[in-house]
Amino acid sequence: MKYDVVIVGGGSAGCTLAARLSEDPNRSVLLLEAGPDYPDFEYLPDEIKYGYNNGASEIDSPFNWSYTARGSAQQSQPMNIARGKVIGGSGSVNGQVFLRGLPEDYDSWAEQGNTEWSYVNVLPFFRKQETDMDVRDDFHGTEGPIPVRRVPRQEWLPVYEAFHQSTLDEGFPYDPDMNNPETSGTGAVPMNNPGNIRMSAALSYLNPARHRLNLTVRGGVQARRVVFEGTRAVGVEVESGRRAEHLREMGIPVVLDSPGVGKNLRDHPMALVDLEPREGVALSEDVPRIQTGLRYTAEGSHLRSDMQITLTSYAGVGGGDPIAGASRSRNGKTLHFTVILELAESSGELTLASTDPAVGPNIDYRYLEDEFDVQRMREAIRLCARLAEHEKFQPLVSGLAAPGPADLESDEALDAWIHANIGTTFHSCGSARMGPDGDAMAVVDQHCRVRGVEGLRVVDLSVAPNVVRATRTRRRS
Ligand SMILES: Cc1cc2nc3c(=O)[nH]c(=O)nc-3n(C[C@H](O)[C@H](O)[C@H](O)COP(=O)(O)OP(=O)(O)OC[C@H]3O[C@@H](n4cnc5c(N)ncnc54)[C@H](O)[C@@H]3O)c2cc1C
Repeated sequence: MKYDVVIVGGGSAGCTLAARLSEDPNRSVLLLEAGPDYPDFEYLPDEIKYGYNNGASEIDSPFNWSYTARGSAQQSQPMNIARGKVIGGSGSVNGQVFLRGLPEDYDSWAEQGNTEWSYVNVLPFFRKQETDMDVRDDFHGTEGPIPVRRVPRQEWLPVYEAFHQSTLDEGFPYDPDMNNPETSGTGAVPMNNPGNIRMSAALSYLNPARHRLNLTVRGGVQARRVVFEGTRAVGVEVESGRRAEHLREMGIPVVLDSPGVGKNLRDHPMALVDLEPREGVALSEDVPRIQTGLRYTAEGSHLRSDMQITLTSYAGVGGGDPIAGASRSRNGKTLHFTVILELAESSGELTLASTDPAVGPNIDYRYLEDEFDVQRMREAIRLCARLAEHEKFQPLVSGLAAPGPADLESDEALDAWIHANIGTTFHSCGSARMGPDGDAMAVVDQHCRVRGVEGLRVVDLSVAPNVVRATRTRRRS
């Protein structure tokens, strides 16, 4: 079959792209997704449909690629890396925190030669993609496909109220809108899950476009390789259903030597500071597991709002932390601070483990290699320990479950704990970085075209030069 555009991967980016490109009836678009497709909302499995359910990112979920990675050299066990394997991709299994980066993040990409990506250039797209149900101003959209809301303060569970009050009393300002360019301080977290429905790009972008005659969506189809004629991409070879043994290759022919591929792997490293909830304390069951958050600038940091702390609580179905991974659940009842390093100095590398595309890659995050990263995490964890002692938390928690008193005794002990317990918020990016002519490590140009070949683009977060100080779904659409 011939199509004008073939999109490999029906995730957050792929669904959005398919919907936008097929707006032109003269362009035929094929979207291929390795995981299952669910065209009918009625048949969407609960763990994908409902935002408070984290079952889809559990290690043994059929909707999870379940990769492993190395976080730091000091870790004895590999980290579990969830990625969505279903229409909507990771956006169908994620935590629905809907945060933008800071203007400085996008402006720094523009300064690196990607002028189209400055804050003023991306802002119209942020507005276009959302309908913010709470904030009406020049920075927010009112007609976009993704609905965004915050849990109103009167509905916060007592643990979230305690978080908010304790951070205010630590001296952080109230932040009425975490998606405002000036954002800083403590407030309600914007989420794309009104009515508790996880509004992935599959629901918000793809489904309304499915009726188009020029758009074809195929689930359960895994692309095996891009087919080239010389250096021009002309097609995609796929495997449907069971992988055919005879398709195995012993080597991959090199079409282009692009030294930046796989380098510059960026992420938001995080650590969970576990609280011991008292008997009978209300934790999130069928309400958002993240309701309040804090953004602040670390002591002595030149990077504004480079730290984020959210409180997560859960009990009941699909146990797990929506942004820090279901596999962290402890007996299905948990309360913790999720401490996130929003702009790390350290970066890692992604390499192939096999020529077989069905085998996951080697993911080596190399978190905390830069001392500044360790210092900021240490400071944030000590802040959490102080917050836990606040009078509002006293009736709700009996203390910290981890790190323990011995870990907090000295900086050396705490650093060792951080290295051993560092985790991910699943916001990997940067491994096919964009950049201008003359930037040898740039894999794509700022229009996502792969340098050195024709007819091939990478349209996902791997093109971002770095993470932004936010969660990661937000893309230009
Ligand atoms: C557990 C978890 C929690 C998260 N929480 C948040 C959050 O709260 N807020 C937020 O903003 N972000 C969050 N994120 C991150 C966010 O969801 C991702 O950054 C975003 O979805 C990535 O979009 P993408 O299109 O680049 O990739 P994906 O959405 O992962 O899409 C890639 C798609 O490609 C498919 N695919 C891969 N290989 C092939 C192949 N060879 N052939 C065919 N199809 C293929 C995959 O199955 C997948 O559907 C979270 C992520 C995870 C995993």
